[in-house]
Amino acid sequence: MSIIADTLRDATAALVGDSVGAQVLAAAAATVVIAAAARRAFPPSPTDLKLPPSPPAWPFVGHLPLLASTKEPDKLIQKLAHEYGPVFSLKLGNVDVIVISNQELTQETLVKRGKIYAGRWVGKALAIGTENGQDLVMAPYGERWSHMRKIAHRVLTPLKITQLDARLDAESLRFVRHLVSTAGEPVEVKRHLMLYTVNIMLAKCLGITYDSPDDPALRSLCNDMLKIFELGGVGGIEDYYDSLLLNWVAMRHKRKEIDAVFARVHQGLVLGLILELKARLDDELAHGEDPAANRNLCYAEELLLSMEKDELTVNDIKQLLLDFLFAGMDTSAATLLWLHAYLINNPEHQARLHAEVDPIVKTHGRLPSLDDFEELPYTRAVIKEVAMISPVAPLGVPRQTTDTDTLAGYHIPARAQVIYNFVGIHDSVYDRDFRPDRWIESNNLGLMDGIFTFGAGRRMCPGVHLAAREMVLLVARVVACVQLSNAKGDGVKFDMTPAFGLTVLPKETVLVKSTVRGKQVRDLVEKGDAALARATSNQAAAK
Ligand code: HEM
Repeated sequence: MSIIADTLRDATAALVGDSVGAQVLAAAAATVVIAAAARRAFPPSPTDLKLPPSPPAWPFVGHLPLLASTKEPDKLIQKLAHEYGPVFSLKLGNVDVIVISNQELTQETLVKRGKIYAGRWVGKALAIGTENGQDLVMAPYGERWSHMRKIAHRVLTPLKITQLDARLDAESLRFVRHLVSTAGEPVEVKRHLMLYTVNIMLAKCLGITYDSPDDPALRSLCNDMLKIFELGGVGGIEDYYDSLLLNWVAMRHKRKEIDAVFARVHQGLVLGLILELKARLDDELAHGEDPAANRNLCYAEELLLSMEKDELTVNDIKQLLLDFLFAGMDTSAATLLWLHAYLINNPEHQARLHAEVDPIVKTHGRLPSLDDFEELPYTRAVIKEVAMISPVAPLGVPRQTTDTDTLAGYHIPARAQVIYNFVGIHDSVYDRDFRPDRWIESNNLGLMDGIFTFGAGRRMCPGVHLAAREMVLLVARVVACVQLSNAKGDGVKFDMTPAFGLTVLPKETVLVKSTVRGKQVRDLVEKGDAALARATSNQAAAK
């Protein structure tokens, strides 16, 4: 639901006509009157449990017009949570939607009764891209999901993730090198943060990277991925009614676009690269060579080598890697973007970060690295605070109930869509002051504990360790090398109003100006170019 607003607006307009006007209002009013009379005539038995409270609904379309009336569904959900409490329900066409907005009920449902809430709600358009949930993110809860999840865990364990450190090293260096070389000039950091996270995911998944955010192939890939989110992540009218006709009408245009992206990205780039890697591995094995002895294998290669033992097909590998690419690019980049804006608006936090990293540079004569991870508590606390206060996917990835349940005295139907309102959940535990020290005081620096930005329970984000490492390294290096300020002028604050989208970003474009923090770091960045060259040659060897 985090991403359904636009389509709902169009869909509702199509359904009820351009003006949601007098006729619909009259029908709604009549329905309310009839329902009230029916309630008086047939009062519910005291043992009948009701659905959680809900705002007044339209006949037939339920709350679709309510959602369609806003461009900011996350704010609407906040407002409704204030009015209707920590669990409320909506009716979207034929689908029951349950919204949960406090920590207690989140723990209760995702952890204690995890199995009932472990399904995933998938719209019809997204089902095409994932070939009906053949991936991990959108897989229905069950054996296949469990199998894919085990494999994802195996390649994303904290220990395994350290094998990616050389790539993170090179890519973070590429990012700070850009800030240092453009010191004093305005830089739109979002594009460079995307290059950072995309390159990390592409290098590890498929063994390729791009040199510039302006590379046409990279731009086309990012556009295609955004298109998939836009078309597939957004629930459409076809998802809320079981109607073949409606499905056909609504999907006619979407289908063409989805098929085109599917052909370019899924079957073209990703499958194409996997098959190239497979041919190369087969050749090496046929010549008695050990591929792992020659180079760091990427995930595609690792999984191709173990596919028989793991009972995976080439298509399974493709779907899993597409998940990693989709789930791991925009999320980490968006969190880092918020972080830049927070640091610029709060120079006192930037100063504390400088104080944390400067001794590393001075004592060891090098830039901070992932070996320093444990010695960077304030850096980790700032990242966790940003992830808590400004979750980039504030309504998470919708779940679906696998069975009926009773929650807080209400009936929860099976196959209901369940939304977790992360901002409301965090507000039920923490104040909204930007106060990273809270995580140090409570000795709770792990991104998995005490916040819900990465979900919780059985389907919690398995990429959290990778996200933590890529964010810590980038932030430590940025603050070691440059002082960040707003390109519009020193001391000018960014407008931190969130703009709802595929991921929630600051409404204002974050244009950053950097000032290099001395000759030593400038020299280190230049010297560090060797690391970038090494990583690139490693990759070339892998091709
Ligand atoms: C700041 C970065 C990230 C954020 C905020 C984030 C957030 C989330 C959220 C909210 C979910 C849904 C969890 C739930 O239903 O309880 C999720 C699932 C998932 N994420 Fe992430 N994620 C991030 C980075 C990553 C990375 C780097 C990867 C991959 C390497 C990744 C892979 C996945 C996968 C595969 C799932 C589906 C898990 C399942 O359904 O079993 N994520 N993520």
